[in-house]
Amino acid sequence: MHIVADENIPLLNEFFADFGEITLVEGRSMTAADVAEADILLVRSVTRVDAQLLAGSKVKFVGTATIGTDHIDQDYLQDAGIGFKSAPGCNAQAVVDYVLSALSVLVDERGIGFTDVSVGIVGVGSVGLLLRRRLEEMGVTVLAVDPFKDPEEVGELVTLDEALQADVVTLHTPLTRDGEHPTWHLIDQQRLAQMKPDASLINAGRGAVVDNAALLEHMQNNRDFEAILDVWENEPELDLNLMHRCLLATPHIAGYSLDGKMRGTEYVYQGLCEFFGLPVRRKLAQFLPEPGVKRVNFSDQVPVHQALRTAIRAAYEIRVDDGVMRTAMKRSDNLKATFDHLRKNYPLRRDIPTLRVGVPAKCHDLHEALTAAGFDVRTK
Ligand SMILES: NC(=O)c1ccc[n+]([C@@H]2O[C@H](COP(=O)([O-])OP(=O)(O)OC[C@H]3O[C@@H](n4cnc5c(N)ncnc54)[C@H](O)[C@@H]3O)[C@@H](O)[C@H]2O)c1
Ligand SMILES: O=C(O)[C@H](O)[C@H](O)COP(=O)(O)O
Repeated sequence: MHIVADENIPLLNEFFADFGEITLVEGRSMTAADVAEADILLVRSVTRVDAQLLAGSKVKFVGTATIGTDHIDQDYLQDAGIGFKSAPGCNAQAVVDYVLSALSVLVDERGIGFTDVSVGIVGVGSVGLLLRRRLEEMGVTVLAVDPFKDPEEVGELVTLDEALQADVVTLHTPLTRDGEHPTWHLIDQQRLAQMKPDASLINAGRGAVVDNAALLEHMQNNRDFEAILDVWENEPELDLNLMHRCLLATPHIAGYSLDGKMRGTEYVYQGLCEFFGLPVRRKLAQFLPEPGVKRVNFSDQVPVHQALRTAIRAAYEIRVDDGVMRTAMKRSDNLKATFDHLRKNYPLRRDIPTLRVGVPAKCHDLHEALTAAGFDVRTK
């Protein structure tokens, strides 16, 4: 069989070489000519997969190594009898780590602790629910909203109006344009006006869930309002004025841990095996390397809040990604290419649970707080 794959999918040979020859293609510029002779198409979020790409091709199966599926015309795939698999939850942990790192910066800016803020979570799926569990175990007040979920499964839910009253609102919905509760421009001028004037908005879902022009205008009129954006309306195009006004800005890398990306490949491989009725022979654990940073130790002298933010930032330091993006954009004469270059050349990062943290046996509060945040805590 012939596989055409986005060149940015990791472990392609390790997982898929047994299926046939693999041709690598640049995802964003993939054309119908690239896929015409393919039996299997493997993409990431930057390839629009629809009739225009696939009509007349031999493709029997499409896999996307991503959580998001707004780039896939699933109705077309179904009508055309083409198999499909995405990678639900593959990088949920990485996005949670991103939000925890962002929160650590926000609370530092305000000279307060994690438990002094309330967090509104919009969308309580893989990412939102994991985030909710971590935050609540850390003692943070969560106001969660999800019109499609049952509180018996995801915990107490509030209305969007109520969630928007939180100190920090973080968005984890898919991008949808129709249905009962579409998310396109869910956060618009009116909703921004409902938020506290000194609130913070985090978007690590999809750019167009926020009306970016309205957000910039809102921040120009409310100097204490902060935004942390990983995703941008119309990316890889970017409104530089919006980026400059953001407290933290990153190039759609919230889910880009090595674990998250490789897990995405594994989930698609499993879907492909199922589709062709073949046994699953490969497992991610065969290929994941040892973490670069393996252990952080704390003494009994460190306050819990300080240990938490140190450990979170040892695992993932959002300010580095923010700094790299600002510098690259400042020097760039092609913003779209720079945005994609930053993503393609993203440095190695591991999920929080891969970091072992040593704490003295008598420091029960410290043990509890770090465990709540997801670390592999050991007493020493
Ligand atoms: N920035 C990144 O790198 C990155 C990484 C992973 C995922 N994502 C994005 O984050 C989104 C969420 O990821 P997930 O794994 O949690 O997806 P998910 O499908 O598991 O959960 C999404 C949740 O949003 C809810 N939802 C839908 N419409 C809503 C609305 N109008 N209001 C409130 N809730 C609504 C759904 O009911 C669902 O529970 C993905 O669709 C993807 O687009 C971004
Ligand atoms: O939906 C997802 O899983 C994420 O947004 C993913 O990290 C996007 O990465 P990309 O496919 O653009 O490389």
